[in-house]
Amino acid sequence: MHDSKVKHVQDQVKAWKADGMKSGMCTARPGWMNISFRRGLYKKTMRNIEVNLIDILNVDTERKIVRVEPLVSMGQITAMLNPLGWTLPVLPELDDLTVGGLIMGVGIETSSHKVGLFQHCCVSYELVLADGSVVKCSKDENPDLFYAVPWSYGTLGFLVSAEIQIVPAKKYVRMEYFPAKSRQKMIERFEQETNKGSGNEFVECLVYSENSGVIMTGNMTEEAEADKINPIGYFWKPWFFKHVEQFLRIGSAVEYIPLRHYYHRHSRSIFWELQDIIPFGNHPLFRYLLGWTVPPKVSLLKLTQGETTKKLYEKHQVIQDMLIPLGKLDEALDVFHKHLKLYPLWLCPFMLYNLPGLVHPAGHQDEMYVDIGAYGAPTAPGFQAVPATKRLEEYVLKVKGFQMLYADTYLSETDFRKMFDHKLYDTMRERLQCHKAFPEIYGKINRNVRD
Ligand SMILES: Cc1cc2nc3c(=O)[nH]c(=O)nc-3n(C[C@H](O)[C@H](O)[C@H](O)COP(=O)(O)OP(=O)(O)OC[C@H]3O[C@@H](n4cnc5c(N)ncnc54)[C@H](O)[C@@H]3O)c2cc1C
Ligand SMILES: NC(=O)C1=CN([C@@H]2O[C@H](COP(=O)(O)OP(=O)(O)OC[C@H]3O[C@@H](n4cnc5c(N)ncnc54)[C@H](OP(=O)(O)O)[C@@H]3O)[C@@H](O)[C@H]2O)C=CC1
Ligand SMILES: CC(C)=CCC[C@@H](C)[C@H]1CC[C@@]2(C)C3=C(CC[C@]12C)[C@@]1(C)CC[C@H](O)C(C)(C)[C@@H]1CC3
Repeated sequence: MHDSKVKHVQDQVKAWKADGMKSGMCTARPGWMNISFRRGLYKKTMRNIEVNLIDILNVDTERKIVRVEPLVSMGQITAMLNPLGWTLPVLPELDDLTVGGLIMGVGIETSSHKVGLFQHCCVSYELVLADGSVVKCSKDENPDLFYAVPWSYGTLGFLVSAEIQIVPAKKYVRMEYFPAKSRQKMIERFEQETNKGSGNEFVECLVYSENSGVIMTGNMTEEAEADKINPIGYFWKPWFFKHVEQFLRIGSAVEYIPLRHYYHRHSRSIFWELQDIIPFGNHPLFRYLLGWTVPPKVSLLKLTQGETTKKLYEKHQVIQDMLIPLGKLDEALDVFHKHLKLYPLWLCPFMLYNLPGLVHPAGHQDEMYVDIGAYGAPTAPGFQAVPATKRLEEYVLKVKGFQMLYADTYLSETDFRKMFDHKLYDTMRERLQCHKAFPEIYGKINRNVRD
Protein backbone atom coordinates (compact mmCIF):
# COMPACT_ATOMS: atom_id res chain seq x y z
CA MET A 1 0.00 0.00 0.00
CA HIS A 2 2.83 2.37 0.92
CA ASP A 3 4.37 2.15 -2.55
CA SER A 4 1.08 2.93 -4.25
CA LYS A 5 0.48 5.90 -1.94
CA VAL A 6 3.96 7.22 -2.75
CA LYS A 7 3.21 6.79 -6.44
CA HIS A 8 0.08 8.87 -5.97
CA VAL A 9 2.23 11.71 -4.56
CA GLN A 10 4.68 11.34 -7.47
CA ASP A 11 1.84 11.41 -10.01
CA GLN A 12 0.55 14.68 -8.56
CA VAL A 13 4.00 16.28 -8.71
CA LYS A 14 4.42 15.11 -12.30
CA ALA A 15 1.00 16.50 -13.20
CA TRP A 16 2.03 19.85 -11.68
CA LYS A 17 5.11 19.82 -13.92
CA ALA A 18 3.08 18.91 -16.98
CA ASP A 19 0.70 21.79 -16.17
CA GLY A 20 3.56 24.27 -16.50
CA MET A 21 4.62 24.66 -12.83
CA LYS A 22 2.35 27.65 -12.39
CA SER A 23 2.52 28.05 -8.61
CA GLY A 24 4.51 26.44 -5.82
CA MET A 25 3.38 23.26 -4.06
CA CYS A 26 2.47 22.49 -0.45
CA THR A 27 0.77 19.61 1.30
CA ALA A 28 -3.02 19.51 1.04
CA ARG A 29 -3.42 19.19 4.81
CA PRO A 30 -5.76 22.07 5.65
CA GLY A 31 -4.44 24.84 7.90
CA TRP A 32 -7.02 24.23 10.63
CA MET A 33 -5.86 20.67 11.10
CA ASN A 34 -2.30 21.28 12.19
CA ILE A 35 -0.83 22.14 15.57
CA SER A 36 0.13 25.74 15.13
CA PHE A 37 -1.44 29.06 15.96
CA ARG A 38 -1.93 30.19 12.37
CA ARG A 39 -3.15 28.83 9.09
CA GLY A 40 -1.00 29.30 6.02
CA LEU A 41 -2.66 31.58 3.48
CA TYR A 42 -0.40 29.93 0.91
CA LYS A 43 -2.59 26.83 1.11
CA LYS A 44 -5.16 28.77 -0.92
CA THR A 45 -2.79 29.90 -3.67
CA MET A 46 -0.34 27.04 -4.05
CA ARG A 47 -0.94 23.66 -5.63
CA ASN A 48 -2.15 21.30 -2.89
CA ILE A 49 -0.53 17.88 -2.99
CA GLU A 50 -2.30 15.11 -1.07
CA VAL A 51 0.18 13.34 1.17
CA ASN A 52 -2.34 11.24 3.08
CA LEU A 53 0.03 8.69 4.48
CA ILE A 54 -1.16 7.71 7.93
CA ASP A 55 0.31 4.31 8.77
CA ILE A 56 2.98 2.84 10.99
CA LEU A 57 4.73 0.57 8.48
CA ASN A 58 7.12 -1.60 10.42
CA VAL A 59 8.57 -2.10 13.90
CA ASP A 60 11.99 -3.70 13.63
CA THR A 61 13.09 -4.63 17.14
CA GLU A 62 16.41 -6.02 15.92
CA ARG A 63 17.58 -2.87 14.17
CA LYS A 64 15.66 -0.89 16.81
CA ILE A 65 13.83 1.17 14.23
CA VAL A 66 10.23 2.05 13.49
CA ARG A 67 9.28 3.03 9.95
CA VAL A 68 6.38 5.44 9.76
CA GLU A 69 4.46 7.56 7.29
CA PRO A 70 4.36 11.33 7.85
CA LEU A 71 0.82 11.73 9.18
CA VAL A 72 1.38 9.24 11.98
CA SER A 73 0.71 11.11 15.22
CA MET A 74 2.44 10.93 18.59
CA GLY A 75 -0.70 9.53 20.25
CA GLN A 76 -0.80 6.78 17.63
CA ILE A 77 2.86 5.95 18.22
CA THR A 78 2.63 5.64 22.01
CA ALA A 79 -0.56 3.57 21.72
CA MET A 80 1.19 1.19 19.34
CA LEU A 81 4.76 1.06 20.64
CA ASN A 82 4.43 1.29 24.42
CA PRO A 83 2.44 -1.96 24.84
CA LEU A 84 5.12 -3.70 22.74
CA GLY A 85 7.73 -2.48 25.22
CA TRP A 86 9.24 0.21 22.98
CA THR A 87 9.13 3.96 22.67
CA LEU A 88 10.71 6.88 20.81
CA PRO A 89 13.74 8.58 22.37
CA VAL A 90 12.00 11.97 21.85
CA LEU A 91 8.23 11.93 22.11
CA PRO A 92 6.70 15.43 21.91
CA GLU A 93 3.74 15.54 24.23
CA LEU A 94 0.66 16.71 22.32
CA ASP A 95 -1.15 13.64 20.93
CA ASP A 96 -1.90 15.20 17.55
CA LEU A 97 1.63 16.24 16.57
CA THR A 98 2.66 14.38 13.42
CA VAL A 99 5.96 12.86 12.35
CA GLY A 100 6.00 14.98 9.15
CA GLY A 101 5.44 18.22 11.05
CA LEU A 102 8.04 17.37 13.68
CA ILE A 103 10.71 16.52 11.10
CA MET A 104 9.99 19.39 8.70
CA GLY A 105 9.61 21.70 11.71
CA VAL A 106 11.09 20.75 15.06
CA GLY A 107 10.27 18.37 17.87
CA ILE A 108 11.48 18.61 21.43
CA GLU A 109 10.77 16.80 24.68
CA THR A 110 12.15 16.47 28.18
CA SER A 111 14.54 13.72 27.04
CA SER A 112 16.17 16.10 24.53
CA HIS A 113 18.98 17.11 26.91
CA LYS A 114 20.28 13.56 26.46
CA VAL A 115 19.39 12.62 22.91
CA GLY A 116 18.84 15.90 21.06
CA LEU A 117 15.83 17.00 19.04
CA PHE A 118 13.31 14.77 17.23
CA GLN A 119 15.39 15.03 14.04
CA HIS A 120 18.45 13.67 15.83
CA CYS A 121 16.65 10.38 16.48
CA CYS A 122 15.68 9.96 12.83
CA VAL A 123 17.74 7.51 10.84
CA SER A 124 16.50 8.09 7.31
CA TYR A 125 13.92 9.99 5.27
CA GLU A 126 12.14 9.03 2.05
CA LEU A 127 11.14 12.06 -0.02
CA VAL A 128 9.36 12.87 -3.26
CA LEU A 129 11.37 15.65 -4.90
CA ALA A 130 10.36 18.52 -7.17
CA ASP A 131 11.01 16.42 -10.28
CA GLY A 132 8.70 13.67 -9.07
CA SER A 133 11.48 11.22 -8.21
CA VAL A 134 11.69 9.32 -4.91
CA VAL A 135 14.90 9.49 -2.94
CA LYS A 136 16.10 8.07 0.36
CA CYS A 137 18.58 9.87 2.53
CA SER A 138 20.46 9.15 5.73
CA LYS A 139 23.79 10.17 7.21
CA ASP A 140 25.54 7.78 4.80
CA GLU A 141 23.29 8.04 1.73
CA ASN A 142 22.70 11.56 0.33
CA PRO A 143 23.88 13.12 3.62
CA ASP A 144 23.49 16.70 2.33
CA LEU A 145 19.78 16.21 1.84
CA PHE A 146 19.47 14.36 5.16
CA TYR A 147 20.91 17.28 7.11
CA ALA A 148 19.04 19.93 5.11
CA VAL A 149 15.56 18.48 5.72
CA PRO A 150 14.91 19.32 9.41
CA TRP A 151 13.33 22.82 9.84
CA SER A 152 12.84 23.09 6.04
CA TYR A 153 9.02 23.23 6.35
CA GLY A 154 8.34 21.15 3.28
CA THR A 155 10.37 23.38 0.96
CA LEU A 156 12.80 20.73 -0.30
CA GLY A 157 10.36 17.93 -1.06
CA PHE A 158 7.49 15.89 0.34
CA LEU A 159 8.30 13.48 3.11
CA VAL A 160 6.68 10.08 2.51
CA SER A 161 8.30 7.99 5.24
CA ALA A 162 10.89 8.16 7.98
CA GLU A 163 12.85 5.62 9.97
CA ILE A 164 13.13 6.55 13.62
CA GLN A 165 15.12 4.93 16.41
CA ILE A 166 13.21 3.14 19.15
CA VAL A 167 14.34 2.47 22.70
CA PRO A 168 12.99 0.07 25.34
CA ALA A 169 10.06 1.44 27.32
CA LYS A 170 9.36 0.75 30.94
CA LYS A 171 6.07 0.87 32.80
CA TYR A 172 6.49 3.97 34.93
CA VAL A 173 8.40 7.20 35.14
CA ARG A 174 9.80 7.85 38.60
CA MET A 175 9.31 11.57 39.05
CA GLU A 176 11.08 13.79 41.51
CA TYR A 177 9.80 17.29 42.11
CA PHE A 178 12.15 19.95 43.45
CA PRO A 179 10.44 23.22 44.31
CA ALA A 180 12.73 26.27 44.24
CA LYS A 181 11.83 29.57 45.83
CA SER A 182 14.59 31.72 44.43
CA ARG A 183 15.76 32.30 40.87
CA GLN A 184 19.30 31.35 41.69
CA LYS A 185 18.35 28.03 43.34
CA MET A 186 16.01 27.22 40.49
CA ILE A 187 18.65 27.74 37.82
CA GLU A 188 21.36 25.99 39.79
CA ARG A 189 19.22 22.89 40.28
CA PHE A 190 17.94 22.92 36.72
CA GLU A 191 21.48 23.05 35.31
CA GLN A 192 22.71 20.44 37.74
CA GLU A 193 19.94 17.98 36.85
CA THR A 194 20.40 18.67 33.12
CA ASN A 195 24.13 18.07 33.14
CA LYS A 196 24.02 15.06 35.44
CA GLY A 197 26.05 12.76 33.18
CA SER A 198 24.20 9.51 32.67
CA GLY A 199 21.67 10.79 35.25
CA ASN A 200 18.14 11.78 34.36
CA GLU A 201 16.16 10.57 31.39
CA PHE A 202 13.71 13.48 31.57
CA VAL A 203 14.27 17.03 32.85
CA GLU A 204 11.75 19.87 32.82
CA CYS A 205 10.99 22.98 34.85
CA LEU A 206 7.79 24.95 35.23
CA VAL A 207 8.46 28.53 36.27
CA TYR A 208 5.57 29.90 38.31
CA SER A 209 6.81 33.43 39.03
CA GLU A 210 9.85 35.64 38.68
CA ASN A 211 11.52 33.77 41.53
CA SER A 212 9.92 30.37 41.87
CA GLY A 213 9.60 27.19 39.92
CA VAL A 214 9.45 23.42 40.17
CA ILE A 215 12.22 21.35 38.61
CA MET A 216 11.18 17.85 37.60
CA THR A 217 13.35 14.87 36.84
CA GLY A 218 12.09 11.55 35.56
CA ASN A 219 13.53 8.10 35.01
CA MET A 220 11.82 5.06 33.55
CA THR A 221 11.34 2.10 35.86
CA GLU A 222 9.48 -1.24 35.93
CA GLU A 223 8.90 -1.16 39.67
CA ALA A 224 6.92 1.38 41.65
CA GLU A 225 6.00 1.92 45.29
CA ALA A 226 2.29 1.11 45.20
CA ASP A 227 1.18 4.09 47.30
CA LYS A 228 3.03 6.57 45.10
CA ILE A 229 1.60 5.65 41.71
CA ASN A 230 -0.22 8.59 40.15
CA PRO A 231 -1.96 8.02 36.79
CA ILE A 232 -2.09 11.73 36.04
CA GLY A 233 -3.71 11.28 32.62
CA TYR A 234 -7.19 10.17 33.81
CA PHE A 235 -9.90 12.74 33.14
CA TRP A 236 -10.79 13.25 36.78
CA LYS A 237 -7.20 14.05 37.77
CA PRO A 238 -6.06 17.65 38.33
CA TRP A 239 -4.36 19.38 35.42
CA PHE A 240 -0.67 18.54 35.44
CA PHE A 241 0.66 22.10 35.79
CA LYS A 242 -1.70 22.68 38.75
CA HIS A 243 -0.63 19.41 40.31
CA VAL A 244 3.02 20.44 40.00
CA GLU A 245 2.42 23.92 41.41
CA GLN A 246 1.30 22.48 44.75
CA PHE A 247 4.85 21.20 45.40
CA LEU A 248 5.85 24.83 45.95
CA ARG A 249 3.71 24.62 49.07
CA ILE A 250 4.28 21.05 50.23
CA GLY A 251 7.94 20.62 49.35
CA SER A 252 9.81 18.06 47.29
CA ALA A 253 8.21 14.73 46.48
CA VAL A 254 8.52 11.49 44.54
CA GLU A 255 5.83 9.75 42.51
CA TYR A 256 5.44 7.20 39.75
CA ILE A 257 3.52 8.12 36.62
CA PRO A 258 2.58 5.42 34.05
CA LEU A 259 4.70 6.05 30.96
CA ARG A 260 1.96 7.01 28.51
CA HIS A 261 0.37 9.29 31.11
CA TYR A 262 3.76 10.95 31.50
CA TYR A 263 4.25 11.52 27.77
CA HIS A 264 0.87 13.16 27.34
CA ARG A 265 0.89 14.99 30.69
CA HIS A 266 0.39 18.40 29.07
CA SER A 267 -2.21 17.20 26.55
CA ARG A 268 -5.23 17.32 28.84
CA SER A 269 -4.84 21.01 29.69
CA ILE A 270 -3.10 21.87 26.35
CA PHE A 271 -0.19 23.02 28.52
CA TRP A 272 -2.11 25.80 30.34
CA GLU A 273 -4.13 27.12 27.41
CA LEU A 274 -7.31 25.34 28.51
CA GLN A 275 -7.62 27.53 31.62
CA ASP A 276 -8.31 30.49 29.32
CA ILE A 277 -10.83 28.50 27.28
CA ILE A 278 -12.60 26.70 30.17
CA PRO A 279 -11.67 28.65 33.34
CA PHE A 280 -13.52 26.21 35.62
CA GLY A 281 -12.05 23.18 33.84
CA ASN A 282 -9.88 22.16 36.79
CA HIS A 283 -12.72 22.36 39.31
CA PRO A 284 -13.20 18.87 40.83
CA LEU A 285 -16.92 18.87 40.06
CA PHE A 286 -16.29 19.67 36.40
CA ARG A 287 -13.56 17.08 36.22
CA TYR A 288 -15.66 14.28 37.71
CA LEU A 289 -18.76 15.04 35.64
CA LEU A 290 -17.40 16.36 32.36
CA GLY A 291 -13.63 15.89 32.49
CA TRP A 292 -13.93 13.19 29.82
CA THR A 293 -15.24 15.74 27.31
CA VAL A 294 -11.97 17.71 27.30
CA PRO A 295 -9.53 18.62 25.94
CA PRO A 296 -11.18 19.74 22.75
CA LYS A 297 -9.16 18.82 19.68
CA VAL A 298 -6.90 21.73 18.74
CA SER A 299 -8.07 21.22 15.14
CA LEU A 300 -11.73 21.51 16.19
CA LEU A 301 -10.96 24.77 18.02
CA LYS A 302 -9.15 26.11 15.00
CA LEU A 303 -11.89 25.06 12.60
CA THR A 304 -14.68 26.66 14.63
CA GLN A 305 -12.86 29.78 15.75
CA GLY A 306 -14.42 33.04 14.56
CA GLU A 307 -12.72 36.31 13.60
CA THR A 308 -13.37 37.95 16.98
CA THR A 309 -11.77 35.21 19.04
CA LYS A 310 -8.84 35.19 16.66
CA LYS A 311 -8.34 38.96 17.06
CA LEU A 312 -8.63 38.65 20.84
CA TYR A 313 -5.98 35.97 20.90
CA GLU A 314 -3.74 38.04 18.67
CA LYS A 315 -4.06 41.02 20.96
CA HIS A 316 -3.93 39.44 24.38
CA GLN A 317 -1.98 36.23 24.01
CA VAL A 318 1.57 35.26 23.32
CA ILE A 319 2.47 31.79 22.12
CA GLN A 320 6.19 31.45 21.54
CA ASP A 321 9.00 29.00 22.08
CA MET A 322 12.48 30.49 22.12
CA LEU A 323 15.56 28.30 22.09
CA ILE A 324 18.59 29.87 23.74
CA PRO A 325 21.96 28.67 25.08
CA LEU A 326 21.50 27.31 28.61
CA GLY A 327 24.14 29.70 29.98
CA LYS A 328 21.85 32.66 29.13
CA LEU A 329 18.84 31.33 31.01
CA ASP A 330 18.99 33.76 33.93
CA GLU A 331 19.25 36.79 31.66
CA ALA A 332 16.55 35.44 29.35
CA LEU A 333 14.10 34.99 32.23
CA ASP A 334 14.61 38.69 33.04
CA VAL A 335 13.89 39.61 29.43
CA PHE A 336 10.74 37.46 29.38
CA HIS A 337 9.65 38.97 32.69
CA LYS A 338 10.20 42.51 31.48
CA HIS A 339 8.30 42.15 28.23
CA LEU A 340 5.67 39.52 29.10
CA LYS A 341 5.40 38.77 32.82
CA LEU A 342 3.68 35.56 31.82
CA TYR A 343 3.64 32.45 34.00
CA PRO A 344 3.93 29.49 34.00
CA LEU A 345 6.85 29.32 31.61
CA TRP A 346 7.98 25.97 30.22
CA LEU A 347 11.70 25.18 30.41
CA CYS A 348 13.01 22.20 28.51
CA PRO A 349 16.76 21.67 28.10
CA PHE A 350 18.10 20.12 24.91
CA MET A 351 21.44 19.19 23.38
CA LEU A 352 22.07 20.98 20.11
CA TYR A 353 24.50 18.88 18.12
CA ASN A 354 27.02 20.52 15.87
CA LEU A 355 25.71 19.00 12.64
CA PRO A 356 25.23 20.68 9.26
CA GLY A 357 21.88 22.27 8.49
CA LEU A 358 19.66 25.19 9.35
CA VAL A 359 20.14 25.00 13.10
CA HIS A 360 23.42 24.38 14.84
CA PRO A 361 25.31 25.99 17.73
CA ALA A 362 27.23 29.17 16.97
CA GLY A 363 30.46 27.88 18.53
CA HIS A 364 30.74 24.84 16.25
CA GLN A 365 30.62 22.36 19.08
CA ASP A 366 27.72 20.56 20.73
CA GLU A 367 26.02 22.90 23.17
CA MET A 368 23.26 22.63 25.75
CA TYR A 369 20.30 24.88 24.95
CA VAL A 370 17.00 25.48 26.68
CA ASP A 371 13.55 25.97 25.21
CA ILE A 372 11.59 28.72 26.96
CA GLY A 373 7.90 28.29 26.18
CA ALA A 374 5.52 31.19 26.86
CA TYR A 375 1.84 30.42 26.33
CA GLY A 376 -0.96 32.63 27.59
CA ALA A 377 -1.97 36.18 28.44
CA PRO A 378 0.98 38.36 29.54
CA THR A 379 0.49 40.69 32.48
CA ALA A 380 3.36 43.13 31.87
CA PRO A 381 2.15 46.74 32.19
CA GLY A 382 1.49 48.28 28.77
CA PHE A 383 1.92 44.92 27.03
CA GLN A 384 1.35 44.92 23.29
CA ALA A 385 1.74 41.63 21.47
CA VAL A 386 3.67 42.69 18.37
CA PRO A 387 6.31 45.00 19.89
CA ALA A 388 6.84 42.64 22.84
CA THR A 389 7.38 39.67 20.51
CA LYS A 390 9.80 41.75 18.43
CA ARG A 391 11.85 42.61 21.55
CA LEU A 392 12.07 38.91 22.39
CA GLU A 393 13.13 38.07 18.85
CA GLU A 394 15.87 40.72 18.98
CA TYR A 395 17.14 39.24 22.20
CA VAL A 396 17.09 35.67 20.86
CA LEU A 397 18.97 36.76 17.75
CA LYS A 398 21.55 38.53 19.91
CA VAL A 399 22.31 35.46 22.01
CA LYS A 400 22.46 33.21 18.91
CA GLY A 401 19.25 31.43 19.74
CA PHE A 402 16.36 30.27 17.58
CA GLN A 403 12.63 30.85 17.42
CA MET A 404 10.26 27.93 16.88
CA LEU A 405 8.44 28.58 13.65
CA TYR A 406 5.02 27.09 14.39
CA ALA A 407 4.36 30.42 16.14
CA ASP A 408 4.22 33.93 14.70
CA THR A 409 7.52 35.45 13.74
CA TYR A 410 8.06 39.12 12.97
CA LEU A 411 11.71 38.75 11.94
CA SER A 412 12.71 40.44 8.69
CA GLU A 413 14.02 38.13 5.99
CA THR A 414 17.57 39.35 6.64
CA ASP A 415 17.32 38.62 10.36
CA PHE A 416 15.68 35.29 9.61
CA ARG A 417 18.68 34.34 7.49
CA LYS A 418 20.94 35.48 10.35
CA MET A 419 19.13 33.23 12.79
CA PHE A 420 18.97 30.15 10.56
CA ASP A 421 22.07 29.11 8.62
CA HIS A 422 20.89 28.87 4.99
CA LYS A 423 24.20 27.75 3.45
CA LEU A 424 23.46 24.05 3.00
CA TYR A 425 19.77 24.79 2.43
CA ASP A 426 20.47 27.17 -0.47
CA THR A 427 22.83 24.66 -2.09
CA MET A 428 20.22 21.92 -1.85
CA ARG A 429 17.46 24.10 -3.27
CA GLU A 430 19.68 24.90 -6.23
CA ARG A 431 20.67 21.28 -6.72
CA LEU A 432 17.12 19.95 -6.45
CA GLN A 433 15.63 22.75 -8.55
CA CYS A 434 13.20 23.83 -5.87
CA HIS A 435 12.72 27.44 -6.97
CA LYS A 436 9.55 26.93 -8.94
CA ALA A 437 8.35 24.03 -6.84
CA PHE A 438 8.46 25.39 -3.30
CA PRO A 439 8.71 28.83 -1.69
CA GLU A 440 11.62 29.50 0.68
CA ILE A 441 11.01 28.75 4.34
CA TYR A 442 10.52 32.44 5.08
CA GLY A 443 7.79 32.51 2.45
CA LYS A 444 5.87 29.92 4.47
CA ILE A 445 6.34 31.09 8.03
CA ASN A 446 6.40 34.90 8.03
CA ARG A 447 3.43 36.73 9.48
CA ASN A 448 2.14 38.01 6.11
CA VAL A 449 1.51 34.56 4.70
CA ARG A 450 -0.55 33.43 7.69
CA ASP A 451 -4.07 34.48 8.56
C1 LIG B 1 -15.13 -6.04 13.83
C2 LIG B 1 -13.66 -5.77 13.57
C3 LIG B 1 -12.84 -6.79 13.18
C4 LIG B 1 -11.51 -6.58 12.92
N1 LIG B 1 -10.74 -7.59 12.51
C5 LIG B 1 -9.46 -7.40 12.20
C6 LIG B 1 -8.66 -8.45 11.69
O1 LIG B 1 -9.09 -9.55 11.55
N2 LIG B 1 -7.37 -8.19 11.40
C7 LIG B 1 -6.85 -6.97 11.57
O2 LIG B 1 -5.69 -6.75 11.28
N3 LIG B 1 -7.60 -5.94 12.06
C8 LIG B 1 -8.88 -6.12 12.37
N4 LIG B 1 -9.62 -5.08 12.83
C9 LIG B 1 -8.98 -3.80 13.09
C10 LIG B 1 -8.90 -2.95 11.85
O3 LIG B 1 -7.88 -3.42 11.05
C11 LIG B 1 -8.61 -1.53 12.28
O4 LIG B 1 -9.76 -1.04 12.94
C12 LIG B 1 -8.23 -0.62 11.15
O5 LIG B 1 -7.71 0.58 11.67
C13 LIG B 1 -9.41 -0.31 10.27
O6 LIG B 1 -8.95 0.35 9.13
P1 LIG B 1 -9.86 1.21 8.22
O7 LIG B 1 -9.18 1.17 6.90
O8 LIG B 1 -11.27 0.80 8.36
O9 LIG B 1 -9.61 2.62 8.86
P2 LIG B 1 -10.63 3.79 9.21
O10 LIG B 1 -11.37 3.39 10.42
O11 LIG B 1 -11.34 4.09 7.92
O12 LIG B 1 -9.57 4.87 9.47
C14 LIG B 1 -8.88 5.01 10.68
C15 LIG B 1 -8.61 6.47 10.90
O13 LIG B 1 -7.78 6.98 9.90
C16 LIG B 1 -8.36 8.05 9.20
N5 LIG B 1 -8.03 7.89 7.80
C17 LIG B 1 -8.32 6.86 7.00
N6 LIG B 1 -7.83 7.06 5.80
C18 LIG B 1 -7.23 8.26 5.80
C19 LIG B 1 -6.51 9.01 4.84
N7 LIG B 1 -6.31 8.60 3.60
N8 LIG B 1 -6.00 10.21 5.22
C20 LIG B 1 -6.18 10.68 6.47
N9 LIG B 1 -6.85 10.01 7.41
C21 LIG B 1 -7.36 8.80 7.10
C22 LIG B 1 -9.84 7.92 9.47
O14 LIG B 1 -10.48 9.17 9.40
C23 LIG B 1 -9.86 7.35 10.87
O15 LIG B 1 -9.72 8.34 11.84
C24 LIG B 1 -10.95 -5.28 13.10
C25 LIG B 1 -11.78 -4.25 13.51
C26 LIG B 1 -13.13 -4.48 13.74
C27 LIG B 1 -14.00 -3.34 14.16
N1 LIG C 1 6.98 19.63 21.83
C1 LIG C 1 7.14 20.03 20.58
O1 LIG C 1 8.16 19.77 20.01
C2 LIG C 1 6.07 20.79 19.89
C3 LIG C 1 6.24 21.17 18.58
N2 LIG C 1 5.28 21.92 17.91
C4 LIG C 1 5.43 22.34 16.51
O2 LIG C 1 4.29 21.89 15.79
C5 LIG C 1 4.61 21.61 14.45
C6 LIG C 1 4.10 20.23 14.07
O3 LIG C 1 2.72 20.30 13.95
P1 LIG C 1 1.97 19.37 12.93
O4 LIG C 1 0.54 19.73 13.01
O5 LIG C 1 2.39 17.97 13.17
O6 LIG C 1 2.62 19.76 11.49
P2 LIG C 1 2.15 20.80 10.41
O7 LIG C 1 1.06 20.21 9.59
O8 LIG C 1 1.95 22.12 11.04
O9 LIG C 1 3.46 20.86 9.49
C7 LIG C 1 4.59 21.69 9.79
C8 LIG C 1 5.37 21.93 8.51
O10 LIG C 1 5.91 20.72 8.00
C9 LIG C 1 5.51 20.54 6.67
N3 LIG C 1 5.20 19.13 6.40
C10 LIG C 1 4.44 18.31 7.17
N4 LIG C 1 4.39 17.09 6.62
C11 LIG C 1 5.11 17.13 5.48
C12 LIG C 1 5.41 16.21 4.47
N5 LIG C 1 4.99 14.95 4.52
N6 LIG C 1 6.17 16.60 3.43
C13 LIG C 1 6.62 17.87 3.36
N7 LIG C 1 6.36 18.80 4.30
C14 LIG C 1 5.61 18.45 5.34
C15 LIG C 1 4.28 21.40 6.48
O11 LIG C 1 4.20 21.78 5.13
P3 LIG C 1 2.86 22.41 4.49
O12 LIG C 1 2.83 23.81 4.97
O13 LIG C 1 3.13 22.28 3.04
O14 LIG C 1 1.70 21.60 4.96
C16 LIG C 1 4.53 22.56 7.41
O15 LIG C 1 5.26 23.56 6.79
C17 LIG C 1 6.09 21.68 14.32
O16 LIG C 1 6.44 22.85 13.63
C18 LIG C 1 6.58 21.73 15.76
O17 LIG C 1 7.71 22.55 15.88
C19 LIG C 1 4.13 22.27 18.56
C20 LIG C 1 3.89 21.90 19.84
C21 LIG C 1 4.84 21.13 20.61
C1 LIG D 1 7.51 23.25 22.00
C2 LIG D 1 6.18 23.19 22.63
C3 LIG D 1 6.02 22.38 23.84
C4 LIG D 1 5.17 23.86 22.11
C5 LIG D 1 3.82 23.84 22.65
C6 LIG D 1 2.99 24.77 21.87
C7 LIG D 1 1.52 24.69 22.26
C8 LIG D 1 1.32 25.24 23.66
C9 LIG D 1 0.76 25.49 21.20
C10 LIG D 1 0.85 24.78 19.81
C11 LIG D 1 -0.49 25.05 19.06
C12 LIG D 1 -1.14 26.12 19.89
C13 LIG D 1 -0.50 27.42 19.47
C14 LIG D 1 -2.61 26.37 19.75
C15 LIG D 1 -3.35 26.89 20.81
C16 LIG D 1 -2.76 26.96 22.16
C17 LIG D 1 -1.24 26.77 22.26
C18 LIG D 1 -0.76 25.69 21.33
C19 LIG D 1 -1.41 24.39 21.73
C20 LIG D 1 -4.82 27.24 20.68
C21 LIG D 1 -5.57 26.00 21.09
C22 LIG D 1 -5.25 28.38 21.63
C23 LIG D 1 -6.67 28.83 21.38
C24 LIG D 1 -6.83 29.37 19.97
O1 LIG D 1 -8.16 29.83 19.76
C25 LIG D 1 -6.46 28.32 18.91
C26 LIG D 1 -7.56 27.30 18.82
C27 LIG D 1 -6.39 29.01 17.56
C28 LIG D 1 -5.06 27.71 19.23
C29 LIG D 1 -4.65 26.57 18.30
C30 LIG D 1 -3.20 26.25 18.38
